[in-house]
Amino acid sequence: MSDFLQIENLTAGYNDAVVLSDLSVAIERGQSLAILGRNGVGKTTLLETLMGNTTVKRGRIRWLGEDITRLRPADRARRGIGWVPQEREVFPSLTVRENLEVIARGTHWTLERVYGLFPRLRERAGNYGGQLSGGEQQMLAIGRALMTNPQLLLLDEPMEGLAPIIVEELSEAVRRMCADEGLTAIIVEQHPVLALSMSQHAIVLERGVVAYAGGSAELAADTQLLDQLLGVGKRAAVS
Ligand SMILES: Nc1ncnc2c1ncn2[C@@H]1O[C@H](COP(=O)(O)OP(=O)(O)OP(=O)(O)O)[C@@H](O)[C@H]1O
Repeated sequence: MSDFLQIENLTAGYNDAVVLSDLSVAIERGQSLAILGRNGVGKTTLLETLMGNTTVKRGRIRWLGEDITRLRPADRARRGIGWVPQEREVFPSLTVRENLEVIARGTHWTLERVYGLFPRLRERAGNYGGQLSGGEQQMLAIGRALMTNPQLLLLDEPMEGLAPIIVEELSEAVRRMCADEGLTAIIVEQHPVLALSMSQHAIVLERGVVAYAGGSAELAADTQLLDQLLGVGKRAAVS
């Protein structure tokens, strides 16, 4: 059994509203997970729950062998869970360099290392966060999360609203980050083929429960199943 991340029989939501019901998933180190599902099924809520921002009614989350179900978000971050929110949240009035430096913790994640992963950020080092394109902001948001030295990175729809060429650049950087730096990612993404190409395992949520769990490559190859689960198989097959 994995001692990296285990979610066991988790029931969680917002105050009295239950969104996730009796959900169990285990992740091994280096085995990134795609979370797929139609709108409103609880994908973001699962990430928020891993980060400690929801109400957990039942079940538990074990991280590196420790029960973190009741830990505050900041303590989870300190233990190596990094969060890249959908809103990106870069400081608009700080430069790219400053955005990275204010969060640096003196780990092996230096400016140079982040620039190595995202050469565009080096070119933009002196530009303010508010002057960046959507794709550059997303790169900076990931770079900021890396500066906290995470072992697990939670990515909430990182490609949303980005041009195809930027999506390609960013998804390649995420793949490289996982392969070369030993990071594990959990990726919520609307485009299943893309999410599956960045992960080893996948779950599909339906109204807060796991409707499918399996290998990403297997699911990507099964257009009939993709269509049945997400209504996208035929479109995915031709795109
Ligand atoms: N802060 C909140 N307070 C109360 N309910 C919420 C909150 N955030 C989300 N919800 C509800 O929880 C349910 C699941 O939402 P969630 O955002 O997790 O779904 P999702 O699968 O990520 O959807 P999408 O793909 O549209 O982003 C929805 O019914 C939503 O209205």
